[in-house]
Parts: sequence; C-alpha cells; structure tokens
Amino acid sequence: MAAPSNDPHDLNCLTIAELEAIAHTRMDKQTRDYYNEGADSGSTLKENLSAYAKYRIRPRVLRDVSSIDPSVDIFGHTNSIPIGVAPTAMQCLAHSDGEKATARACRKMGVAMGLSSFATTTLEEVAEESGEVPNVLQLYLFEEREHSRKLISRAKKAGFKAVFLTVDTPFLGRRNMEIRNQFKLPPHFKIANFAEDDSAAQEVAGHTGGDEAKRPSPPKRASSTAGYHDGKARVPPTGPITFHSHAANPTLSWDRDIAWLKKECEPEMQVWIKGVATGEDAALAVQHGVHGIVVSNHGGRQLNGALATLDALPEVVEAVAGRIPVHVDGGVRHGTDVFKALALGADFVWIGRPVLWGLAYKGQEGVELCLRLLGDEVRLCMGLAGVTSVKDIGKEYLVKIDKSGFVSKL
Ligand SMILES: Cc1cc2nc3c(=O)[nH]c(=O)nc-3n(C[C@H](O)[C@H](O)[C@H](O)COP(=O)(O)O)c2cc1C
Ligand SMILES: CCCCC(=O)C(=O)O
Repeated sequence: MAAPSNDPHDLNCLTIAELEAIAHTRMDKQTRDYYNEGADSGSTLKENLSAYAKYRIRPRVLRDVSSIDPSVDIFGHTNSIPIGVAPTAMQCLAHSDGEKATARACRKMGVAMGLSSFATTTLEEVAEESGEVPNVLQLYLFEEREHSRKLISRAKKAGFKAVFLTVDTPFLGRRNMEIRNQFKLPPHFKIANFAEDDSAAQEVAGHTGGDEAKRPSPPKRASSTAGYHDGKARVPPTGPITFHSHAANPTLSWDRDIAWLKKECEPEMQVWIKGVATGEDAALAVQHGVHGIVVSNHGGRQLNGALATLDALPEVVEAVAGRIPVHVDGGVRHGTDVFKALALGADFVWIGRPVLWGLAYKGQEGVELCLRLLGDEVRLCMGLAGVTSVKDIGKEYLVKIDKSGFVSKL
C-alpha cells in the first residue's frame, strides 16, 4: 500500500472547506439552502462538526508506517477507505449527471454508495454505473406499503446489498429556509424511483401528465409544508410521491415494521437502520435482528437539539458490544474526523454534504476529488498517528479535552 502523499489533486481546492466554498458559488439559492441547512436554529448541525474538536489524537512513534492500508471490508467488498457516500436526495439539483456522476466516482474510487429513495435517478441506472462497488438503498418505508415493496424487489434484482431504513423521520424536521423558499423540485427532474407509481397515482387523482410544479391543483399533503407536524389529525398520504408528502411516516414501529422489512429483504439484502442515537435503541435493533446500525441525526436536519452523532456514538457502541457493525455519519469534514470516529468504535463512516459540494463543483470529477481529499487525509492521519491498519485504530489513540482544557484518557 502507498505511503501518504501531499501532492495536490486540484490547486483550487485542497480541503473540504474549500470545496464547500467553491460549491457555494455554483448552486442556486434554493438548492444551496436545501442542501446545507439544518433543522430549526441549526445547532445540532453545528455540533455534529464541533464535537470532533473535543477529542485530540495521541500519536505513537517509531512504528514503521511506510506501508499504510486504509481499506475496510464492507458487504463482501474491499472499500478503499473507511468512508462511504451517504444517501442524499435529489442529486440532479447539484449537477445534471446527479446520482450517475456519484456512482461513477464511487466506482472509480472503490467506495460504497447509499442511494436515497428520493433520488433523481433510478436505482437500476445507478446499479449499472456502480459495477462491483456495493450499493445500499436508503428506504423511507411508506404508509402505502406497496410502493416500498416494489422498490425493495427492484433493489434486490439490481444487486443492492442492503437497505438502510431511515428511522429518524416520523415527521419532517422544520427546515425554515426550505419552507421560506417554498422548495420544489424543478419540473424537468423526477423522483425517479417512483415515476411510474407517480403517474399511476396521478391518474387515480384525476391529473394528467406534468410534474409536481405544473399540477393545477396539488393533491392533499403534497404542499411544501406537508409532512411537518402541525398538531392536526393525521391523514395518510395519497397521490403523487414527493418527499414532503411521503417521506415522513409516524406509524413505524419496532415489532411490526422491522419484521416486515426483514421478510421482504432477506436473504438477498441486509436490513440496517439509519438514525439511531441512543444505547437503548441500539440494543432494540440488535434484539430485532437488524444487520447493522448507522448512528445518525440526518445531518442535523431532523431533531434539532439532539446529541451530536460523535457524542452519541460511544453509548451505541457499548450497547451493541460488537454484535453487529456500527457506522456513523454527520459532520465528517476531515480525515482526522474519520480517525476519531473509528477510534470511538465506529466500523465505518458515511459522508453527506461534502459529496454534494463535489457534485456541484465538477460532477463526477468533483465527487472523486472529495473522496480523494478525505482518503488522503485518512491515510496521512493514520501514518502520523502510528497506525497502519484500520482495525488497529482504537480509543487508546484519543483523549477528550473539556472547555477548560482538561485532558482525560478514554
Ligand atoms: C441534502 C440532503 C439530503 C438528504 N437526503 C436523505 C435521504 O433522502 N434519506 C436519508 O436517510 N438521509 C438523507 N440525508 C441525510 C444523510 O444521509 C446523512 O445522514 C447526513 O447528510 C450526514 O451528515 P453530513 O451531511 O454532515 O455528512 C440527506 C442529507 C442532506 C444534506
Ligand atoms: C426527508 C425528506 C427526504 C429528503 C431528506 O431526507 C432530506 O432532505 O434530509
């Protein structure tokens, strides 16, 4: 394996912070606000990032780090780095090649990709671009079960390795900029995986042709604030599938839904849950036979005031006690962040917004750049900390530092 290198890939963009700044200039306001914002005041979004600064690395020396291997096995595949691309909706807003560009970049870089249920590219097209690199389908389990059943069966056929059931979205978090901008998917894009169901639903609803934005009279709960909790009696969604109308599902429950999902998915696909943030739920997840957990607060887009994911990670790792893999996402912007998450017991890390910024900057090439920057940083961090293999990264490499500067061992 190669030694770390400081050769730049793109002199305009040497860090994820620079990628964010460049991307900022390439996106229209609606897209930028939708991608970047967190729920309410955005404090959980900020804390997802700042939590990493509470830890410092304890580097070891004189260990012959001339050969470093940052790869990990995931879904029977050797992932080149301990990082995957988290599912994020509607990537065609960032670049016209959207999810296809992300899939091509993941293939080139040997990195697993999560595909959102609300992608603007079909899962079959993404699978085609991905080759041998594993794909995961992020699932919003709809109240109209039939849509989800169809999606699961298509994902199986297309060779997806797992579904990640998102469980932090019984209602949509309140995203004020999105509400103020009256966010709408422009009519030339489609929520591709449901395009067929959508036209069927439109016929049922008495509409013909056109996209969400063109419809003369939107069906019930399809407005840009549907899905937010308004305290009124709940009406299950009907009509065309938009994320405002369908993503939130407050009826999900451990006993009924996890069993149903396992029956639909196994043995071809694993069932993971994404959005666990406590030891109690992690223990329940193991009890209900899921294959893995992603510690996530949806990038701070759901419950504002929730714990930063890095702060929630230790209790989840403790509750799971090695029985199933534990992954984490949220606020990862540096190779050292990845190292810290792994040291606290995560098996793997997923990144959301940085990939969208890469897409907005240069499509496939921009996503490759994003993954290269983080991959190089992970390799360098491992070398400088005296570790040559991901499995050797443990909590002995970290200390926690409090506000007054007091340092404590973990
Ligand atoms: C624009 C955007 C769209 C997202 N769409 C989805 C989605 O469709 N399903 C889902 O489970 N998570 C979604 N997420 C959450 C990500 O999967 C991930 O949890 C989060 O982005 C990680 O935080 P980070 O952006 O700080 O890396 C989305 C996040 C963003 C920023
Ligand atoms: C919950 C709505 C679907 C997209 C999404 O997950 C997000 O914007 O965070």
